[in-house]
Amino acid sequence: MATSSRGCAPAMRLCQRLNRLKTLDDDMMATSLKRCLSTLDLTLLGVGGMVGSGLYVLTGTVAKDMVGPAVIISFLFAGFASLLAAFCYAEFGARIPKTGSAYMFTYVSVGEVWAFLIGWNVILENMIGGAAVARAWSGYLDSIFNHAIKNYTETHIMQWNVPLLAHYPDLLAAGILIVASFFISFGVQVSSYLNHIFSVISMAVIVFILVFGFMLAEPANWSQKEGGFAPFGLSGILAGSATCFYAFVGFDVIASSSEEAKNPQKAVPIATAISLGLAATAYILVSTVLTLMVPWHTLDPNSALSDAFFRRGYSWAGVVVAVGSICAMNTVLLCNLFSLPRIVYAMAEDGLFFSIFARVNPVTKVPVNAILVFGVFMATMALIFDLEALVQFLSIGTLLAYTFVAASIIVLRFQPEKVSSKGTASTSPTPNAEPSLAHSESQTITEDSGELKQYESFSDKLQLVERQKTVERRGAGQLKAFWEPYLGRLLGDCEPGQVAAFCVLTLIVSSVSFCVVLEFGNKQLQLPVWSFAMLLVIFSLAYVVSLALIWVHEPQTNSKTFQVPLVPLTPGASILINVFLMMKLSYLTWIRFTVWIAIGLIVYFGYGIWHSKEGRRELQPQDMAARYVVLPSGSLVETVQSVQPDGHVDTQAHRAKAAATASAVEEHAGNR
Ligand SMILES: NC(=[NH2+])NCCC[C@H](N)C(=O)O
Repeated sequence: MATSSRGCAPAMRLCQRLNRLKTLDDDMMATSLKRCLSTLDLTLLGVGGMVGSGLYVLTGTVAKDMVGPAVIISFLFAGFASLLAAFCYAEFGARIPKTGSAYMFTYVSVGEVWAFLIGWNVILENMIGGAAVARAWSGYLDSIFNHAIKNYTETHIMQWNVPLLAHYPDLLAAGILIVASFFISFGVQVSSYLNHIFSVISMAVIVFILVFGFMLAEPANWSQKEGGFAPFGLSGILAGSATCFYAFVGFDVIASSSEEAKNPQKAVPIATAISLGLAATAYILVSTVLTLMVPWHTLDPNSALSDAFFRRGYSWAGVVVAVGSICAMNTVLLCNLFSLPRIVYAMAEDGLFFSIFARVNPVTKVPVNAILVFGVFMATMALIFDLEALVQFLSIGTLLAYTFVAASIIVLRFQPEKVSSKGTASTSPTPNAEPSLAHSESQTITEDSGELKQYESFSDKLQLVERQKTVERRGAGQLKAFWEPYLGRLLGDCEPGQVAAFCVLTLIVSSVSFCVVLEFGNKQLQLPVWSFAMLLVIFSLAYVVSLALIWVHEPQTNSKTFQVPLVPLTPGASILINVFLMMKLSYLTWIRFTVWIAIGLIVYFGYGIWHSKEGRRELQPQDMAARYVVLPSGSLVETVQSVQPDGHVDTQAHRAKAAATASAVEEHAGNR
């Protein structure tokens, strides 16, 4: 047994390293950035990040090619799916007001390597997103000038014909990105100020479109003569929802800026709710107006709104629309350039990414290196790539991030609440590192000799652990009292939080399997009807059972900040919907995604895992060993060192490290 455990030790240690969690400081509000954003600022950032090409382009294309006037329903569905995710972002943003959004949330609840990969994907998603918007921007301007810019560049500067690359270098798009990065690096106030200006203009234009558009509305355009309200039926509406989902991407900029918010606990949830509500209202009303103004099948997919006004005889209104769309794209661009460097900064701060990006300029209080370097990257992409080919990529990063954030919410909610040294409840680290007390004898390592000794009297340690247990708020993650008689024998032995963590995994796996069968079962996999139906039943049962098993456990209840309602139902539904939407993406997207993940893993194993601050905190063996006792069962218990002078037990600080120490101690025992 000794040899086998020694053989597994390195693999286990690696696993523990990959899954280590971020330890949060007691003072969550401490930051080297500048806390100066109000609720209004955050709300406008959210609106600015969301409302862009979705309003000016998607409404027209989706209505014409996929759904008809029922595009309203598609936006409603997409908005609902985004709302589920937004709930999770709002809870986390308020609870952990640190920049990095999805990356940070995954790091504190799921594990390091997952967090890294999520961050890595969000970075790419933001780079492509920003570059694509810049290209759309320059394309729009170009079309106003009858393609003079394009023609000039092609004849006087250069042009090439390489697949995947654009036909000509889009100097204007690259220029816009460089200028915008420059402004962003002046500090968060400048960015927020610019965003205010453009958002306000954009919102005024939307109000104009609505008022004027409703005056021109003709209900006959929804009539049976024109094909009716939903000419493509339910399947059209669903396909449209998957596309409309993109219109709601961007609210995560609020969570990204929570480290710069004055009062994040209140401001983040409020701003998320208001901005999502405003964006949904805008999308739904504008598509109503649009399909009422002209018959949906005659819409011009490129510039539906201005064309509709033009055809009704108001060509000047087209100019107003053009101004609005430029301002809206500006805000999306600013928000992309705003959140990307902050995620990079968060990763660099934790040591998972190159440390030069963690440097904050002392005057402007923003991560200037990250802003400028990634601004140049984005500009280069906008300059040379054909982004049409890459745009599909956008959704995969977003959907993956939403899925992990939803999973993190469940994991965190069913974790035992810890009492920190200050006596406040806080988020807690790994569930599987919970010490448990099984026997009344133990072994310990003494600091001086480094040797294992039989620990004679365990009773005082027992007392200590008992005390620690009463200091911890009990309940969260344990079986609800009502279910104890029914499920107690089955689940009673599990550590608090363990069942929930495991069930989240089965929840994701069953969602993926269900959606794969649903999507490919009939066509690609050619399953016979009975096995198709049976698999669907099995996977949906697995999904429902996992949800139920999570639900029979006590959730954390005493949070003072916003909490997602109906956990685990809300995040569970969010996971299912996101996975479903991911299956709608083309296989080319999946191939690119795999390549990007592979590069990410190289960066992580080449750099991140070695420089992780969490890892360094862990690796102080003598110090660590002295803090723990190992019970013969293999579980760990903290020793006297973690009791504070005032009698408090510092349970938060070292729990996450227990796992790492376990293997160190195990090997020690093996060598002996
Ligand atoms: N992170 C991003 N990819 N942001 C792009 C957001 C696009 C925005 N929702 C729009 O409709 O234009």
